[in-house]
This record gives sequence, structure tokens and C-alpha cells, in this order.
Amino acid sequence: MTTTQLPLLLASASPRRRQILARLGLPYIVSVAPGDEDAAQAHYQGPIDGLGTWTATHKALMMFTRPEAANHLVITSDTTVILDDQELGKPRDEEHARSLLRSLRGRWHRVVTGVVVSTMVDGQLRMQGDSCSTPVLMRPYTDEEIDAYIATGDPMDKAGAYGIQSASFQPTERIAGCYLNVVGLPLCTLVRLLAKFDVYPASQGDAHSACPWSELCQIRE
Ligand SMILES: Cc1cn([C@H]2C[C@H](O)[C@@H](COP(=O)(O)OP(=O)(O)OP(=O)(O)O)O2)c(=O)[nH]c1=O
Repeated sequence: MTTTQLPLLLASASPRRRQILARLGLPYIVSVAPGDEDAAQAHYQGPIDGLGTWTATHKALMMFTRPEAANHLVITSDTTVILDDQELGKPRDEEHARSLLRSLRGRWHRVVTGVVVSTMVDGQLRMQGDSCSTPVLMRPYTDEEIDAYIATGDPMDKAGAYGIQSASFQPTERIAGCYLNVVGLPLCTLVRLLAKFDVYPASQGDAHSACPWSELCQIRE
């Protein structure tokens, strides 16, 4: 079987990633990689910008412990929010969310998403990974806005405790790169990785946009 014929499996619990991947027009199934990502990340010792790709690789390896991953093209990714060379992670609780949002207020930081595409065919693992980095400037939101946003529950499953796509909070003032990367799955990076397996999108994206996939995917929650 060639990799072109392998069905896609998105190994992710993130509803955003599911929505974004659908834009390629390719059929895919979804499963969730087992394991504790935080515990795994505690062993990481490389440069902070490599953490996303390292964690996406870990998620792929965990996924291949499951029988459903065999004979699939498995997509994993991990989004990290980096402020002053520190990875902020997801909030542990509301107080942590408040402190993360205060530390980001009015500041430029980076959102780095690592993406890995991999296959296990006849016991042979093949893996391609890369990352995408987007500088993001937060607007000077007030403490009251932070509290109102936390009350929605939205920050709790998100790196850095924010969703750029939040229509009510709208936390960012400017971004200098890929929007979908911030939401969790840079299609530009993914399309490049899929091409290494001879898999190409069924849909074309908006060929006139700087990133052909960005305009299509302005997800709002
Ligand atoms: C910064 C930012 C992050 N996020 C999300 C993307 C990711 O879902 C999440 C970061 O956590 P991840 O660990 O990357 O992903 P996940 O745990 O949600 O899903 P899985 O590991 O199963 O694939 O934060 C946004 O939705 N908007 C944003 O603006």
C-alpha cells in the first residue's frame, strides 16, 4: 500500500484541530493519543522552540501503541505559548489562568505549534515533523475583562489560557504570522509535511491569500 492510499488519522482531542483539518477536504478519522503529555514534557531538555515538535512526536509514538493507528497516516500536533523563553502551558486552575493572562497583557510572545505526520507500515515507522512560530501581541485588556473571560471557562483547555479565536474576549492586538498556527494546527506546515507522503489537499485554499489556508479558517467561538 502506498502512503497516498493510507487514510488520515488525526490524533487529537482538540475540536479546533478537527475543524481546521476538515478544510483540506480529505477524509479523516479522529482518535486520541493515550498518555500524560505534561509528565512527558517534564523530561524535555532541548531548546524551548522545539518543545512543540518534541511533544507532537511523543503523541505520535503513544498513538502507535493503539491498534487503530496502524496503516494510517497519523497527524499529531502540540501548541506552546512562549513568553520570555518560558513555556506557559495550560492553566491548572482559574487563579493560574488569571496570572497567565496578566503576564501576557500588552506583550509580544510566540505561539509555536509542532506538527508531526507519521506512518507505521509493516512495523516500519516513518515520521516527518516541523513547527510553525507566530509572534503575537496581546492588547491591554483590563482585570475585569480577564475575570469575565475566565468565567466563560474558555481559557482552561488552552495553552497560555487564551483562545485568539474568542469572539467575546478578542485578546490579541496583532499577529505577525500564521493565524491557524495559534489556533493549534498550521495548515501551511501540515500541507508541506503531507506532501512528503505524496498526500495533497482536495481543496485548494484561497490561492490569493498570503497563506492560502488562513482566510478560510477564521474560526470564532
Ligand atoms: C494560544 C491558543 C491555543 N489554543 C489551543 C490549541 C490547543 O488545542 C491547545 C493547546 O494544547 P495542546 O496540548 O497543543 O492540544 P490539546 O491538548 O488541546 O489537544 P491534543 O493534544 O489532544 O491534540 O490550546 C487555541 O485554541 N487558541 C489559541 O489562541
